[in-house]
Amino acid sequence: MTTDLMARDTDEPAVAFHDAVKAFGAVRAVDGIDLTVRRGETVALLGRNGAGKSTALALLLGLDEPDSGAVELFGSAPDRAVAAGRVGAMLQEGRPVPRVTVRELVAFVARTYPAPMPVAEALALAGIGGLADRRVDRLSGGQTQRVRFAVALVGNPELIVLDEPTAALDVEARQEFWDSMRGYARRGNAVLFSTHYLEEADEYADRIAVLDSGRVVAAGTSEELKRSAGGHLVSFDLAGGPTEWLGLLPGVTSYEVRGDRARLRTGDSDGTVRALAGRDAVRRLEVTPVSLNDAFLALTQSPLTTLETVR
Ligand SMILES: Nc1ncnc2c1ncn2[C@@H]1O[C@H](COP(=O)(O)OP(=O)(O)OP(=O)(O)O)[C@@H](O)[C@H]1O
Repeated sequence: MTTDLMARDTDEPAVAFHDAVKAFGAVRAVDGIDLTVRRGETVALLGRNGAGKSTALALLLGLDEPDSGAVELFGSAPDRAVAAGRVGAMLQEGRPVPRVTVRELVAFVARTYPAPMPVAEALALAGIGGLADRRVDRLSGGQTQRVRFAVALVGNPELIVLDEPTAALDVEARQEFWDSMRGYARRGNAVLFSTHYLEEADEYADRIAVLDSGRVVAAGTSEELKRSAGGHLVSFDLAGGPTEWLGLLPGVTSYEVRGDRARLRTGDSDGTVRALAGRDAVRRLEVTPVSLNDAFLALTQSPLTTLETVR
């Protein structure tokens, strides 16, 4: 107990993965992850289906053990931090318990924690104060998700871990959910959430870790990710000309040709445009900053053809 209290005063990060590996047979679901989440920080784990997000979160919560490397919460083993009530989690599974009310369910969970917050406060933070007397098995998907959020919050954790918390929510419910989450983060708590949604990572995380095939392929603010994926897209009409030279232009890191339109990803848009002008290849020229979507696609080695989705 004394050690736990002391740990609260140190600068240990909330979450630390040290070269963590977890394989299922031949699949290295988590393949050497190094990642830190500081106290008070909100971090998104962004990746496609099967990137390893859920496995990483399972290691983090002590639900599974790494084959090698280590995962620490507040400087100690995950199960210790979980048992001390310092971590709240909202995972993908979980059906509502039949018949009990929202208040009864959250109060029940509160009693399992050493220092819970008042039930009314957890309900208010999760934005469901008005649903306290409703049965949990008679709520909409969005309301159920918020009940699960209240359950994760009521232990008054310093870190909350959310595995795709807004999957299956409509746009409005998603917005409301994140407003609640921000209220919790503003109290100085750490949040780690996984998501497929670039916009969500961009809007709600202080930092984003992009996961691909079990590895963190990039981590930083959304601005840093955009920069690291090559600053701009330059597009123009080829007018039937050849294409071999496109990849040789200054700054160009990749390109694609669709129909008669060439799209170049470049880290030096001025240099690229000057070179194009020198070749008189500026028909319908457009220069746009790389979106987070482009950055994500570049980082996860998606085929260049998917650049077509870019506006
Ligand atoms: N218990 C398991 N047994 C075998 N393979 C597993 C197991 N759990 C995960 N995997 C495999 O590990 C890889 C990573 O899965 P994981 O669920 O961590 O990805 P994810 O990024 O969370 O995906 P999603 O976004 O679809 O939830 C996948 O190839 C998956 O099939």
